[in-house]
Amino acid sequence: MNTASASEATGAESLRVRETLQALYGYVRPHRWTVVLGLLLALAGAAGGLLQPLATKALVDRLSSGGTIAAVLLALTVLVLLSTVAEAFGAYVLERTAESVVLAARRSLIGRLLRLRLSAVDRTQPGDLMSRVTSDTTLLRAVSTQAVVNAATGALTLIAAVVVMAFLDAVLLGVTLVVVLVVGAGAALVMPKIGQAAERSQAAVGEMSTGLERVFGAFRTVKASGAEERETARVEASARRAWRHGVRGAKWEALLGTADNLAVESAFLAVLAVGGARVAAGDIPVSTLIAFLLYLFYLMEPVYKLVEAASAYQEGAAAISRIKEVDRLAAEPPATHKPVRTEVRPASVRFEDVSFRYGPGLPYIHQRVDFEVPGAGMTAFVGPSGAGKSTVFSLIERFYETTGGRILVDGTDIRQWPLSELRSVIGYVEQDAPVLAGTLRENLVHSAPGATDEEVRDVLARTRLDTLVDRLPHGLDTLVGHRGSTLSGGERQRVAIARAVLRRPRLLLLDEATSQLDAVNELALRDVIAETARETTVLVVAHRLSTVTDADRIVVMDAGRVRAIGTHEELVDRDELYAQLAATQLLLPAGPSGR
Ligand SMILES: Nc1ncnc2c1ncn2[C@@H]1O[C@H](COP(=O)(O)OP(=O)(O)OP(=O)(O)O)[C@@H](O)[C@H]1O
Repeated sequence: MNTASASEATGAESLRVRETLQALYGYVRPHRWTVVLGLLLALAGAAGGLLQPLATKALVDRLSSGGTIAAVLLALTVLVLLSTVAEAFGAYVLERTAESVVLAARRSLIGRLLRLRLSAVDRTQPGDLMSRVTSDTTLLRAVSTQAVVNAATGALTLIAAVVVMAFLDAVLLGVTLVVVLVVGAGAALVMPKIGQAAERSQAAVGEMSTGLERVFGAFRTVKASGAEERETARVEASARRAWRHGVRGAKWEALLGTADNLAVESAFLAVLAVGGARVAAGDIPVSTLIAFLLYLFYLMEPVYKLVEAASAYQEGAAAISRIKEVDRLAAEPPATHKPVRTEVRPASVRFEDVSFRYGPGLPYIHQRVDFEVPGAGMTAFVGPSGAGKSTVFSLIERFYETTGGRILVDGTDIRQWPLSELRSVIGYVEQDAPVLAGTLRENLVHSAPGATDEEVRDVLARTRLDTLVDRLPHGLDTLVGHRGSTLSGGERQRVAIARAVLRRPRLLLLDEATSQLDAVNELALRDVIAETARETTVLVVAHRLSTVTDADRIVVMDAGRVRAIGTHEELVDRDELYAQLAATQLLLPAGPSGR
């Protein structure tokens, strides 16, 4: 490594250390007084330990001078008891605080994850994001409290022991310090390797979650493709990588533990040799040597604590860096208040020269898209696949920000709307009509938590879900499985539409929502949508002729541009692409069940 890159690396490293310590302080700050209490209790325990060799020295001195030892023995027993109780209570206080730190980190991560912008989520793996909440946060447990206390008590007791040892015999202290410095140097070399192994191991755990999420996201396809073994091998490879890095970390930790023991034991031999010679020469009494040796063994504890703290810090730093990565992902601002609906009129929508691309360097999906939709009525968007129709909806919902131009809802730029208020006026049915795990009722009232039973019953009848509910073993309280897997495709679509309608939106966005419906249900839903369009602005990405013939206006899109706007009759005559689409694609029902 050349000098420049070495200094760069050191700079990055120290920046990372500062950031990590800042983040760590952020986690510990709300619990600082509890940590201080834990620290004081640990110090009380350590002080008890520190006094024990002195009491032993007094005991030996008394014995050699022929005095009684009962009082010293009693004092020693009380000291042992008190320091044990203080240590045990201190440990409980710290463990409890550690759990609170993990909870706080999880709560903040969960809140953050749900506010992430879609553009950020598009570039990450949900499984990996999940593992940061479930797995990485647990590593904060040790570093946030026990390591802080270990570092503080370790350093303080180390200093206290060194002072007392200096007072006992400076020469023997010199011998000891050489050994302690050797341990320190060895530890400093090994520490980053533990951190590195921990970070790689956590990344592999993230990959494992990503792999599993990928499989369960397309479970039937994986089985139908006979891909179980390949997918198992993929996830197993991540599990093995996590194991490999975990073992590597354990190896360094074990080495550190042994080096630390070995060093103190060699110091013991060195002190015994030098101290023995000094006792023989009459420089120090034998009780001083005994006390010094006891302190030497006592020193093992603070050294061990410092090593433990440093190794917990390395693991914690790896977790903190992964948790902080989530903070760097773009997120939407938190809602400042619950949206209150004062306006009930159907919303108007206007696109003014809107350009958009999903990311820098990616192709433009919208190029100067311009159209106006007055309040109420149904507007259909048609065009070849990939023309940018669904993207219109994503932009209205502000899932993504426009690259140029502006979008107005009710005449106001959507960037001026508080986000939660904007979304509260919109009902949105996605292309694949997702249904969430839970009961049917939970799914229906998901976007309208305040809906009454009466309203739910009404929407069930309108979307023809009432017969399904009657058939289900627990009616509305029947569980629908992961992603609604126990419902049929058409039922899922009807649930998604019912959910959006129940919200009583001022603007309803339907993305090919009827593609899997049979003729009877489609007819019923056409009525629901037509009825909704009387009091709501309905925008629909249409793939069926019936939808476009019902529409008040049709926007024909092609390659990110608006080609033409008009009614079915007007466009059939006027627009070649539309005429072609109407004659081919739109004439055919899009869903397999309708064919
Ligand atoms: N999150 C995304 N990141 C990058 N590109 C995207 C993303 N979503 C969509 N695209 C691209 O944007 C283009 C337009 O997609 P869009 O879903 O708006 O098309 P569409 O007209 O609704 O098509 P279809 O009728 O097939 O649903 C497509 O080429 C697609 O590959």
